[in-house]
Amino acid sequence: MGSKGKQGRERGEEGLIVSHFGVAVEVLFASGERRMVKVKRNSGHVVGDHVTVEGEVLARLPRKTELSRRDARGGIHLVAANLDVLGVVLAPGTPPGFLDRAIVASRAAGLSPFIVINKCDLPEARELGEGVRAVYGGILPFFTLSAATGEGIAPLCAFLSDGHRGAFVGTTGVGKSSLMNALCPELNLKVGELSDYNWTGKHTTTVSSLHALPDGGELVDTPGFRDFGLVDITVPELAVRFPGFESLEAHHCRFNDCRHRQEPGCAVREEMDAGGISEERYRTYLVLLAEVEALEEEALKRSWRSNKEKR
Ligand SMILES: Nc1nc2c(ncn2[C@@H]2O[C@H](COP(=O)(O)OP(=O)(O)OP(=O)(O)O)[C@@H](O)[C@H]2O)c(=O)[nH]1
Ligand SMILES: [Zn+2]
Repeated sequence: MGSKGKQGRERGEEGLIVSHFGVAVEVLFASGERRMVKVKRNSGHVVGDHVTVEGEVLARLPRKTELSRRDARGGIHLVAANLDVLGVVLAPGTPPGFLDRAIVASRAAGLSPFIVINKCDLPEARELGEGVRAVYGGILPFFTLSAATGEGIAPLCAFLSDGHRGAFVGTTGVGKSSLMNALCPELNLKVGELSDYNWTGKHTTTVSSLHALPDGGELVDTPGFRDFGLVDITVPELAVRFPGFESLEAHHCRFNDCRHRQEPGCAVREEMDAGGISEERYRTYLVLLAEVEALEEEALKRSWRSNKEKR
């Protein structure tokens, strides 16, 4: 990215958007200086964007990654740019299938996922952790911890301090705010009061922000993201990025769009017969595949209907 700046095409001082307030962003410059710059409400700038600033004019530099979420009406919103890792947070009660979906969505967005089992001060969480570790422990970075007691936080700090910029996803109540608080003490998020906070109509001031961690690394806190989660995954993404299919170096199936069911020359089925992919993982894949197919079909029908209405 530095080389782009040298082309002289972009003038102004280079900085990083560290907070977004809807109508203004806070930019952090290399000098350490921070400055507020006004933006239009839907200017498309997000936290994590590298920009050049000349007076009140912001120019965005190319993004490495984009993380998006889907709102209650199905609209897609960009949440943050240039993250390299995404922590999928689980606790007792997380619905089955969430972890696989989150991993696939994260990989599809170019972010390396890692797993956090929170609430390990509770026996149910330790049990959950053992089960998850047995399947995913060899595939992804894995942390069992308690945001409440601080147990197990240090290894996660060490991981993030290795130059990573990340965010957390997880269903409501798994402890994402608690975890953010445990990792960046400056933050002081209102744990358990967030839906209240939105409900009272303060949502227009919702701020997303990027925090430097005391030991290194950065975390993005995006209140909206907590409630809604990732965008839907697609069948091709699932077929390539399903956790457990890593032993397939590239896509070696005979058909490019192989869904790994009964297609001839399917590398996934061959790998399963050879013992490289467990039958359990494969069965889980088939269940998720059927779900994603059904969702895609529904979406297709909806768009046909709305096209008909328009005509
Ligand atoms: N026992 C235990 N409870 C925890 C832990 N971490 C969080 N909690 C509790 O779990 C509840 C939810 O925590 P939050 O941090 O608000 O969870 P969240 O994922 O941010 O929730 P949303 O904002 O609704 O998405 C709170 O009552 C916390 O006190 C933990 O490590 N152990
Ligand atoms: Zn296949």
